[in-house]
Amino acid sequence: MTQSGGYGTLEELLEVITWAQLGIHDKPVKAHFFLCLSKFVGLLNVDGYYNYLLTFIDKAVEDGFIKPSQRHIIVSATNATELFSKTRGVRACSRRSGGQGTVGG
Ligand SMILES: C/C(=C\CNc1ncnc2c1ncn2[C@@H]1O[C@H](COP(=O)(O)O)[C@@H](O)[C@H]1O)CO
Repeated sequence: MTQSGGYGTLEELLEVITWAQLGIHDKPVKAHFFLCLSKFVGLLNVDGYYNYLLTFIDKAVEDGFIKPSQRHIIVSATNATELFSKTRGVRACSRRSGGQGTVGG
């Protein structure tokens, strides 16, 4: 799960999205700041912080640079409750799941 952030956060967000796209983290992986979800990356879009990024990504889909099926890698919500609800049932990384991943670093 990605919270609001600057260049470092954006870099990590896009990196984990590309890993999902490539199937690299089809299983839980360790990633700082992220709750790693198999095939999904949770985006906590508080106060519409990521609206412009999501709009840009939609344009990239429209222009043919991102496949529509891969648009769905990003699961966004404006609050944590909604985000966890949207991703319910999706296997998540956590220290309890065998230490392969971390929550919040
Ligand atoms: C080599 C890789 C990434 C390099 N970037 C960072 N690696 C570790 N920690 C980082 C990186 N960029 C920023 N940080 C820390 O995260 C916090 C948030 O940064 P932001 O720029 O405000 O989003 C900040 O405290 C930085 O110290 C491989 O992926």
